[in-house]
Amino acid sequence: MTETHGPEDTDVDEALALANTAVRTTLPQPASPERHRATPWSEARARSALAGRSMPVRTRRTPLGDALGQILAEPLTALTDLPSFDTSAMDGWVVAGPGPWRIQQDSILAGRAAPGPLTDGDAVRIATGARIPADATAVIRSEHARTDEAGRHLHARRDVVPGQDIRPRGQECRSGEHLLPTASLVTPAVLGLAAAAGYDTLLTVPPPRVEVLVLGDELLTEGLPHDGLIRDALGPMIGPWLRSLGADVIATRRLGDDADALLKAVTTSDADLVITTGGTAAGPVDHVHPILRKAGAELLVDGVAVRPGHPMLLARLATGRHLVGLPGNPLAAVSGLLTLAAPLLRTLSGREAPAPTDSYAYSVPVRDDVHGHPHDTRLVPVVHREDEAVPLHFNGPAMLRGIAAADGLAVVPPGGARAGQELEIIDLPWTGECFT
Ligand SMILES: Nc1nc2c(c(=O)[nH]1)N[C@H]1C(S)=C(S)[C@@H](COP(=O)(O)OP(=O)(O)OC[C@H]3O[C@@H](n4cnc5c(N)ncnc54)[C@H](O)[C@@H]3O)O[C@H]1N2
Ligand code: MOO
Repeated sequence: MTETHGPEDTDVDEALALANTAVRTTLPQPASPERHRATPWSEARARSALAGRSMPVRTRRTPLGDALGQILAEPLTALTDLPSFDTSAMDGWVVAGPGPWRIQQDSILAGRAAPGPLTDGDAVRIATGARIPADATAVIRSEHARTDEAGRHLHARRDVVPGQDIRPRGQECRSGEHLLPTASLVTPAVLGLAAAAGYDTLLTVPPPRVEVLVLGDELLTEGLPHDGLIRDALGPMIGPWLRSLGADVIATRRLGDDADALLKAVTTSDADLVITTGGTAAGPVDHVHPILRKAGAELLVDGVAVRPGHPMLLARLATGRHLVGLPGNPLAAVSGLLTLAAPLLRTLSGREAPAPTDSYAYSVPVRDDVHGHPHDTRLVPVVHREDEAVPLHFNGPAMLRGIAAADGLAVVPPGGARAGQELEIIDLPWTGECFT
């Protein structure tokens, strides 16, 4: 684990982490047009969430078995009373009037047709979940009753309160009652409630369809790096990460640095959201900006005041669909994913936009001092230890070693943070989960 590194490693690591921004941030620089364009980090997330609201929400009838993780497109309203009949809460005896009671030989089981009414002074064996006969007074649990030696009469071992251990029809809800609001996440519990309340299908917002385009001629899909070629770290990572954010990833395609192929892929994609990786900067083969211009796209966010990941962008394509351009440096791509793609996916999938103080973020004191960028927000991988967030090393833009050991990202304000300072934490979506 990275916590075992000594203090000198921290310095080396931080130096490496900041190496590609150091010149820009420590020397006086002429005001660059890029700096003026960079959107503050919180505003970038808000704009991205808002962009998802601009699309008409698609809805569909989804069988219960397929609805997990989707969002309700209408309120969940009870289609029946729950329970739908007076029911026994315990295994025992259902009795009418005061005891002792004459034992009737039949029993009432769950799932059977309505039993006949009970006569005053009678007791009948009853199972949990079985219908209560008309004119019954109470249910007595088996352990609270005894029969006489002949097995003809039933005696209560303790006082019997009228209505005891009977769940009256409609105790949980009446038919037509509002159970959950629109935009609720369909969890396993919601599936159970929907089934109990009479649903076979749910009107849901299906997960947004996302296509990932991985750019770069230098990328290998297998084996060891050689001759200046490196392994593609984003192809295997971005799709699964998007899925854990609720997306339906329809394809991950590798396009090299071919501008024509990129233009064609972007303009013909029928995905709700196209994600590109790499090519966002102004290098000779950075084609994202030029092809967006050619495609008549509108840039909603063009650079964000966050490190790593500041060249990230969000565009609305001529079709009204969206494109998020993630920078090629792998941790910068993660930063773009969480800053621009996550809020957009949230609203595209029918959820509420996160509040300015984010509902999926919270604050925790940071264990150590954390370097900050002079003007920009920094996202730093952390791991929770007791009640603190421990900042991890190897958090440079091109590194994944820190984030792979992390369970969250701390939001470090411009200027940095002191040990003990509370920092907003963005949880990683799989924290506490396994992938089986
Ligand atoms: N003159 C400037 N150069 C750069 C600036 C700048 O402001 N001025 N910003 C730097 C920053 S910060 C970043 S981040 C990158 C963003 O670059 P691009 O989005 O254009 O990405 P590429 O140039 O294609 O790649 C950058 C880097 O990442 C590696 N990469 C790309 N894709 C992958 C992948 N799928 N798996 C693993 N590694 C990948 C690529 O080989 C490069 O090393 O621009 C800086 N430059
Ligand atoms: O600093 Mo860049 O934004 O490497 O990520």
